[in-house]
Amino acid sequence: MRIVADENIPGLETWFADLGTITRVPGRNMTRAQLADADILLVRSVTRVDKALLEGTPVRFVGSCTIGTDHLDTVWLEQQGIHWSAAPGCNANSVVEYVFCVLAALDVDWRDRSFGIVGCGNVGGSLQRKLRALGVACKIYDPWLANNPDAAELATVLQQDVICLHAPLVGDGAHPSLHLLDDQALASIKPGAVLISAGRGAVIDNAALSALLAQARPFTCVLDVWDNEPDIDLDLLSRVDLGSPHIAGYSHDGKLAGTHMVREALCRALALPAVQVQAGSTASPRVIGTRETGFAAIRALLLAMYDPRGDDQRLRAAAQAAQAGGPSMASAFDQLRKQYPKRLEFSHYRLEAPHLDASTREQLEILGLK
Ligand SMILES: NC(=O)C1=CN([C@@H]2O[C@H](COP(=O)(O)OP(=O)(O)OC[C@H]3O[C@@H](n4cnc5c(N)ncnc54)[C@H](O)[C@@H]3O)[C@@H](O)[C@H]2O)C=CC1
Ligand SMILES: O=C(O)C(=O)[C@H](O)COP(=O)(O)O
Repeated sequence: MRIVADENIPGLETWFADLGTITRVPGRNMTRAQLADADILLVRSVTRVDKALLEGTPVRFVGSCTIGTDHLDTVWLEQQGIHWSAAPGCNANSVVEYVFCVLAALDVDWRDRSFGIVGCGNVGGSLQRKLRALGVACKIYDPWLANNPDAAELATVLQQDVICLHAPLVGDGAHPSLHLLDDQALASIKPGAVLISAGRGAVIDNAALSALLAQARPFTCVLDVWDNEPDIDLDLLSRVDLGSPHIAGYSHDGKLAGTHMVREALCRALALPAVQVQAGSTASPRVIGTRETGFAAIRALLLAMYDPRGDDQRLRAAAQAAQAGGPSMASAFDQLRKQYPKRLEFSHYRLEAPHLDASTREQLEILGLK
């Protein structure tokens, strides 16, 4: 088989080399000509897969090594009989860890805050379960999960202390999420709250957000995802408290799981034998410790595993360089993602801090650190 794949998909050799030849191309600018002989197309979120890209090509399977599917015209693919799959949940844990590390970086003790979660699937649901296990109050807005015990109206969710956006980008249908947080919704967020957006950028009206933040600093604002990526609004970046180049799901584990899941989906779709290679690192755990106690210990440990302020600094440095006539923001945004440092999930670490009390240990365990 001839496989054309986004060059930024890790693990291609491991999971696809046995199936045929692999041609790696930049995902952002993929062309129909590059697919003239392709049987299999493997993408990430930056490739729009639709009639314009695929019509007249022999592609019979499209795999996206991502959770999100808003870049795939799935209706058209199904009409053409082209199999497709994404990788549901592959990097959900990475996003949840990102949320807790953001709060640690902001020195927000989540144990005495209430949470609002918009979109309660693999990411939001996992966050909700961890918060519940930690005894933290939570309200969720998800129109497809009205029976969830924490279900509430969007207006109620936006009144919580920490608001986490994990809805997919949906443009139409009964519950579109495009600009779900418009100027009125944004204005309703209470002073002192923290807003974390890690689903898709356009779930927030970015122009309305920028205008609101320009007038005042009503709440702490953290954006991992942006409208019009990779050419993001530099004024908006200058106004948020933490910004990153769409990397919440970029743990090493999450990325590899995405590739592995697509290989499994391909086997099912084309009735190929299941692959034997398993995802996940076999490296020995990294030992971490702290001399702190209580929340200070939790905070120090989380930031030792992943500190989102590094991503923020790199993004702001790229914006400054772009404004000074250096590489454009769009190319810098993509470069930061391409060269993203290897980030391991908490489960790769082993805690050595015998002085910690049982309650602190239990909280760390709930967060995923053994
Ligand atoms: N920043 C990043 O690096 C990453 C971002 N994502 C984004 O996060 C999204 C969510 O991921 P998962 O939880 O794994 O997806 P999922 O498909 O498991 O869950 C999405 C949930 O959102 C709900 N939903 C749909 N429309 C909604 C609306 N209008 N308002 C509120 N909720 C709505 C659905 O009912 C579902 O329960 C993905 O679609 C993707 O766009 C995912 C991974 C990484
Ligand atoms: O899985 C998703 O959905 C995401 O948002 C990914 O983290 C996006 O990564 P890329 O596909 O844009 O590399």
